[in-house]
Amino acid sequence: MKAEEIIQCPAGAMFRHPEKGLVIGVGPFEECADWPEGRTAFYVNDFFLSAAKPWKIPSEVVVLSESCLRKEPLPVQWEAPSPAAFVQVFEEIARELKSGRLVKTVPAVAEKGVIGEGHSPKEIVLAAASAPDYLYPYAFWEGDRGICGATPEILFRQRGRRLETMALAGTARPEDIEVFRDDAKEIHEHEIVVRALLSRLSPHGNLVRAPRGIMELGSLVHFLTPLALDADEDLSPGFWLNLLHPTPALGCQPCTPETLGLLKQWRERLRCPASFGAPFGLGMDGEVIMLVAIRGVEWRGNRLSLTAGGGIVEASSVTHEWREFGLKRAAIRRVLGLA
Ligand SMILES: C=C(O[C@@H]1C=C(C(=O)O)C=C[C@H]1O)C(=O)O
Repeated sequence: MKAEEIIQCPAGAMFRHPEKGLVIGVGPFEECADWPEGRTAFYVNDFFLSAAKPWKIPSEVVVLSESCLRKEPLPVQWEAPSPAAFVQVFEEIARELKSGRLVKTVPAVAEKGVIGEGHSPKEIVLAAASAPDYLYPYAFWEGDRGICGATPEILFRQRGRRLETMALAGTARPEDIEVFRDDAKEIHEHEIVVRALLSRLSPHGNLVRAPRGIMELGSLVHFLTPLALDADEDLSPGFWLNLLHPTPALGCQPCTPETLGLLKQWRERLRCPASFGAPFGLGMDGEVIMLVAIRGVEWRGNRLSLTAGGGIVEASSVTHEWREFGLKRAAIRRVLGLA
């Protein structure tokens, strides 16, 4: 199979494994509720984990070592998102933060677009597959719907009792890196995520936290803290997923049915699709890598949603956040070759 042929499949999945190469699943898929250990399968769900059978076993698996470049940018007619809707949601969030009911939440704004005549959204899959090495490209499509992106964030990587995860939160432009390093508000935002991971994982084994570092992504930089757990027991990927998702990098702190309900409402008002920030995974050869599905698009027919969000804490400013969301959307357009 040639890279270009991937997108001819009516249903398919793509995951660029950091060591194995580009893993392509050709549909139709058999679906199941639990990780089908021993088979290669993709995990596809929405942010609120509403799929009953999120594991998708492809009829055929192809691993490609070549990268598949698509050189021409895909023409898209974009419709700018509404600043007024964002300002209103931000004010409501600010009230919750001030009252102390909420410490952090992560709204996300979608920009809508229509793909130019004669093009298919599946062309985005080829561009994503050739994203820079520090990103994890992913995609899943069935019929006229699909998702595709290239994320820097993993929810966890698990083999047996060994689990690796990360806190990735706090954002700046590369030209501001020296100030960012000591920015108390960004560090605070980041450490909320680190603390949540520490408290959720430490009851389950020996947990080691690496020092906070910086992940450089070309047009954006983030704080990154890697964590590794040697678990006391053999627990399933489903267990780790329910424990970790959503971390406060994409969800909220505290994370309760009430705060998640508020987040759901805010996301919907900002036209954010349910797939944004969901876990997206690959289970292969006894190992599971679960990504955080951000830095991507969702499509239905020729209509695209391109979504980006960011953490809001009490010290956040509406102008600064609006600009950060815009920078993230621009980074997505660049990586996915969207004009
Ligand atoms: C929400 C997004 O990114 C997440 C939020 C970040 C932040 O608040 O600084 C940084 C990285 C991601 O964990 C996104 O890219 O849309």
